[in-house]
Amino acid sequence: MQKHHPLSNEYPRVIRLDRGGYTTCNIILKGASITSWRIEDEEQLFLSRRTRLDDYHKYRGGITIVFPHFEDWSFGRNHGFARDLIWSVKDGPKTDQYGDVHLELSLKSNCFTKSNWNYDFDLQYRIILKERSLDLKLLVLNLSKHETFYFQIAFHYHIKVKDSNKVAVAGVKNLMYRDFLDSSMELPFKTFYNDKFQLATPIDVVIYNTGNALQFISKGDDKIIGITKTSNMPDFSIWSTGLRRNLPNPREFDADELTSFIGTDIGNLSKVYLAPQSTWLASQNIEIKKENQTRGIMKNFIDYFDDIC
Ligand SMILES: O=P(O)(O)OC[C@H]1O[C@@H](O)[C@H](O)[C@@H](O)[C@@H]1O
Repeated sequence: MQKHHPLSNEYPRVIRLDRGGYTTCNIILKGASITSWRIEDEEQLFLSRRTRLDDYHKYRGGITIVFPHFEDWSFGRNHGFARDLIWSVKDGPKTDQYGDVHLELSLKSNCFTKSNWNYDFDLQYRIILKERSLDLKLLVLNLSKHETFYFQIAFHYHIKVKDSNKVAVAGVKNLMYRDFLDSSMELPFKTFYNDKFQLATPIDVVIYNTGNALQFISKGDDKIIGITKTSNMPDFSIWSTGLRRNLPNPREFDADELTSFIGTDIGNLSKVYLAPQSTWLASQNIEIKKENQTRGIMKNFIDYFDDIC
């Protein structure tokens, strides 16, 4: 257990998980933000060069947590306060018998959170760095003896890709979605009729009630990003930079960075009600495979001709 005091300047602000073989993960306690995840020295997360990694600015990159509110909020900042506040270390980093590295963090209600959202909670976060994946677990505790509260929660990912316009999402057939950039849309919901959905930026969609596995197939760098999750995290947004709605402004990026990430939120974007003295637990695993490592598994016979004809 690392010793620290929340008001001391001496406790570590950045924690590095190191699995050996140049597989590492950096977590900044502000927002429990995973700002870097390298597999065999190759960076998997996008972090804009223009991001100021101090306690006051929003980080444009990495993986942060949306809690307790998704999107605009009359009581506080966009996507809630969990990504803005300083978390504390509960346990770790520790290496287990398989060589995986564990870290547990926690964010508890305090005067500031109560000025935005007047509830007693403890949000606990366990990160496990594995060989080619990250296991992310969230536990929400309602510490109140009397009051039920509700929240929205998601992992807010910026996944690094070579070209976001060469990325498809697989596993969406028959799912309902909303396209926030389609002004011609008469009905609020649309349906995907194919299993794959090709991204084209700018994009701002939310897909509802997804299954427990999703895949981003990134042709630009031959990567498959697989996400598996518990069923209580059914919703899934995909977004890019752009000058529409509340998309991140292109000025937050260098010119060569505009299409080098996929923005995605995966979580529960409807309301989760939590009774007093009870808990809510969810997890996700994000795994990166190189296309040549997965060909035999992921592709059927016809798909082998994709690149040829
Ligand atoms: O700029 P932020 O607060 O990180 O949000 C980025 C994106 O977050 C997503 O969750 C929203 O669906 C997008 O509309 C939004 O643009």
